[in-house]
Amino acid sequence: MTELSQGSCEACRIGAPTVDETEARVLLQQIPDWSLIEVDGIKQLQRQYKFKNFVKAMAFANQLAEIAEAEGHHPGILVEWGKATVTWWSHSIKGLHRNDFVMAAKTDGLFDQ
Ligand SMILES: C[C@H](O)[C@H](O)[C@H]1CNC2=NC(N)=NC(=O)C2=N1
Repeated sequence: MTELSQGSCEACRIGAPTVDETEARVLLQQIPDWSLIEVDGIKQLQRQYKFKNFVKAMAFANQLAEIAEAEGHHPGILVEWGKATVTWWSHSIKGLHRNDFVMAAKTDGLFDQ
């Protein structure tokens, strides 16, 4: 488990600081399977996880939903046959907060269980 996954997710608030490009690159080194993408001008973290079938992908999504509810921070999740694509960004600040990197690391932790 990486150092990032040990962090706790502070509630997202309008005005919280976004992570700049330099910091993002440093944090990404701790979650190397994630990509930095931009959708409609909003930077986001994305990773696709592979599963043996649809039911296993759906179960992963449901477990991630429980973590998201507990943290009060929610991802985009696209479940397809054999895969789940997870996207983290902070809606409130239309970009990436350090919390998104924490949540990405926690998502990796869930997958690696
Ligand atoms: C009121 C509620 O806590 C907020 O709307 C939370 C819910 N979950 C959230 N999740 C994410 N990813 N970004 C947010 O800004 C966000 N805000």
